[in-house]
This record gives sequence, structure tokens and C-alpha cells, in this order.
Amino acid sequence: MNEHIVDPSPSGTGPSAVLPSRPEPIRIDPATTAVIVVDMQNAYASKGGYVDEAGFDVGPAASVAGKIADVLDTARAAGMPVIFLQNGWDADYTEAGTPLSPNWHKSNALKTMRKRPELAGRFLARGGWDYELVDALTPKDGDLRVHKPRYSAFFNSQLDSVLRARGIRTLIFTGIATNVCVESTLRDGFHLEYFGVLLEDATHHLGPDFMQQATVYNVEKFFGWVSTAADFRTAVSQLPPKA
Ligand SMILES: NC(=O)N/C=C\C(=O)O
Repeated sequence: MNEHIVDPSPSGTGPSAVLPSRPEPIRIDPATTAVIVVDMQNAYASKGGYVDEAGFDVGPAASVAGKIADVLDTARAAGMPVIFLQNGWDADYTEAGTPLSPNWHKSNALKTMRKRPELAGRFLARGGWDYELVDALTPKDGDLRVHKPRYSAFFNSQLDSVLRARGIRTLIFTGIATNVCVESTLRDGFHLEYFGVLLEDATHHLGPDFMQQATVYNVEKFFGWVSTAADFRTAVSQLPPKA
């Protein structure tokens, strides 16, 4: 029996690829698919950045960045938009909220800076090193950057407009953290009718390893599809190169 292939753009007329994924393979149309790179900033992926100083493990981030770089080369060659998300706030932290905002209480960046005043102003402020993308993932011509002030990139950001203006229906997710900003954005995308695909080895979690497993389970069972960087490269590199 033929396996059912999920097709987010059934009326598409151009070339497409079938991406092996769980629970079903999904058809990737480069005209309606974007790769989303979630928060690959020094804050989340470099020693001396926010999550390192807050006590989380950034060790695996370098290998994740390598996998993402490979995914992005494949996507660009096929003409798929690449969108870098960058999490943070203005230098005065006005966008971070006030004590009336749960973000003010829950953000480990804000909490760490309040606990260690010598770090005040260092984390996730636009214009600072912590906010910048890691060197290994410098955007190329044609890539897009979208600023976001909360975990989900669909809140108080340009993301939905940027995607709708380009007819994007399918989002390939990479980046950090699987269980926080990646999952929040993929879930909100689901509710906005986007098809979300998590490349599980091109993402990294914050906290215990079971958090990665929990998100992978949630995505596979409830919110989208799960694949790998290698399967993405194999499937998408069969598409004709962008004219
Ligand atoms: N990018 C993320 O997943 N961020 C998670 C936590 C934070 O920004 O404090």
C-alpha cells in the first residue's frame, strides 16, 4: 500500500520533493516553504552568552549550528527563503515588559541580570554581542531577519506578514531552544494554518534531555512533522537549482 504523503500545496505546479518525516512524509514545494532559524544568537549558542551564564549547557550548540548551515545551503540553492529570528528587546528593556508582564518574571535573562547587577544590560539587548547571530550562521544576500520580543515569533513581530506576503505555507524549523521558542512558534504556526516541520538534529533544547524528547513527541503526535537535516538535504537537493 502506498504511504500517504501530506501535501500542504496540492495545487502547486512547480517542482517539489517528498521529505521523509514522521508520522508521514510531507511534500516540500520550494515556492511555499521557508526555513526558520530560531534564535541562533550568542545568547543561546555561545560561551559567555545569556544561557551559558544562566547555567544551561551550550556545548551541543556548535554541532547544531553546523547542521543548520548545511540545511541553509540546501534551502538557498533550491530558492527557499531563509528567515533568521532574533529574540530580545531594545537597549532600555522597554519591550521586555514590566512586573505586570509574565515575561518580566519568567525570563531567565532578566532574572539573571537582576540577581547579578554586574551583568545589567548585557543580555538580549539589540545592538549588543549577546543579541547578534553566531558567526557560523551569518545571513547571506536574500535571507530575512525578523526580531521577536517573546518566545513565540508570532507575537508582536512581523513574521506572519513576512510569510503571508510570500505565500509561505510550510515552515522548516531549526535552532534553539527546541522546547521553548521553537516549540512555541511551531505551535502558534499550527493555529495559524502553517505546516510545521521540526528538523530534530538541527535543534537543541534548554534543560534536561527529556525536554527534547517531549517536544519531538508533541510535534509528531499533535502539531506537525519531524525529520532530520540529512533527510532534508537528500530530498531538497534533488530539486532543480534556483534559476
Ligand atoms: N530561544 C529560546 O528558546 N529562548 C528560551 C528562553 C529565553 O529566551 O529566555
